[in-house]
Amino acid sequence: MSNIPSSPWPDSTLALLSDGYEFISKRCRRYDSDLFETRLLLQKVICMQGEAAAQLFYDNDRFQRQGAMPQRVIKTLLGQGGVQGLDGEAHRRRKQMFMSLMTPEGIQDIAALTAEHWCAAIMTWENRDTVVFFEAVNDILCRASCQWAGVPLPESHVQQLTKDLVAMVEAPAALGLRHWQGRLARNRAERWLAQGVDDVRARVCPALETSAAHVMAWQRDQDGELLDRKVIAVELLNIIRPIVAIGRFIVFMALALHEYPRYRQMLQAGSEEELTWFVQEVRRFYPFFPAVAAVVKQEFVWQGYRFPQGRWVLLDLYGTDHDPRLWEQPEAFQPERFRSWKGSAFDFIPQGGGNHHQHHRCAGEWITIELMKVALRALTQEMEYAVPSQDLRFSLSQVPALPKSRFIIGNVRAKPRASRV
Ligand code: HEM
Repeated sequence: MSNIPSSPWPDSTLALLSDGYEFISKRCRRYDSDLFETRLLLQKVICMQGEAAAQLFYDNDRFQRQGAMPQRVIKTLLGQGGVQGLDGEAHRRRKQMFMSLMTPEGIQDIAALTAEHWCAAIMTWENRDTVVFFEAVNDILCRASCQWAGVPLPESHVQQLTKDLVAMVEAPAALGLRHWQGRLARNRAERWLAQGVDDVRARVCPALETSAAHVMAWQRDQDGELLDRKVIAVELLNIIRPIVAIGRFIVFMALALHEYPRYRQMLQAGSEEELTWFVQEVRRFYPFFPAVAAVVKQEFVWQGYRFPQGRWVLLDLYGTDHDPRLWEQPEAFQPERFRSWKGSAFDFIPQGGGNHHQHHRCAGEWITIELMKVALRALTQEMEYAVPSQDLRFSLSQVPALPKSRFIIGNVRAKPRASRV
């Protein structure tokens, strides 16, 4: 049995804060190993990266999710009692509820709704000198996600809800005020959605039968009981919040179009395949979630290393998507690389790995790809815009990352329909 390489420091939390997305890969390089052991938040943890590590991490017999998430993540990003913390049969049932929404028709509906909101938004941007693209895209996605999920959203509530959803995503890694704003945002949104669940159940506000609000309001657990209204609020937020979070990838996509303009022409002609490669490369190349967490169920040995029961384990998503053994020139932005990607469930994992139905892999990955394609069509085929001088840098130590200026655009013009390719 070999010893897992371990950090000489008693705790690496400060190093995690400064290295951010590169925390695990830097140390894996340093120890010339796919895994190492350290302490984070004073707790022992094994950090791993790469395709084989991802395959191991998604073995449901060896890892569980219960107890894997720190309270600061539960109280802001995830909420209490949601699908992310479930295991076994409880997870399978709950995940099935999410996946039942991800039908080709369901995905087509949200894509069409979002495209309509893009169209309306572009017209309003024409009347403004500049638009902060991050905020404007979040607004589009918030409206579309609530409409699709069957959650009535009064106009007066759009701005507050959008801000709250962004705050939840920014809070887990934040310190001080920004962290507490995320907790308040979650409490406010959960209260509002739980009230909405009562309305659906009382048929005061009937939701479309295929909508998330309807499906979740009438979902039963293993014992045949309706789900708790607070848990449904958490799960509805597990739909609405991440749809709005796609706005970060869309901002990075606009940045990619700006920094690699040679792709613009190709995308204007826009074959479905080429749009998909571009979207996939944005998801691989730019940072979003750095890692996912689990706990060892029962002691086992892997590649000669002992994983003791109860040990906290982190799988590096960003590092695996930039692993030079898997990706040639991983630090180059090359959408064409997806021409020959074999479609492994464990080498390209910006939204987790494994199987969408059986594992904790992101339930909304297909929606993410479709809504990014809607945005890419809008950016390349439906509008013209200028990118004024601004600070477009982003830092890999800031989680979640975003260009400093949040991407400002100006001189927006809708392309006349006839000139659209
Ligand atoms: C910005 C785009 C998104 C990113 C980067 C992202 C990322 C992730 C990641 C890393 C996980 C955890 C995987 C794991 O634990 O192994 C996850 C899980 C999840 N995501 Fe996403 N996601 C995105 C969009 C979405 C969308 C649009 C939805 C819903 C419409 C969604 C719903 C979920 C749900 C329900 C889970 C929990 C799945 C489970 O525990 O079984 N996500 N996502």
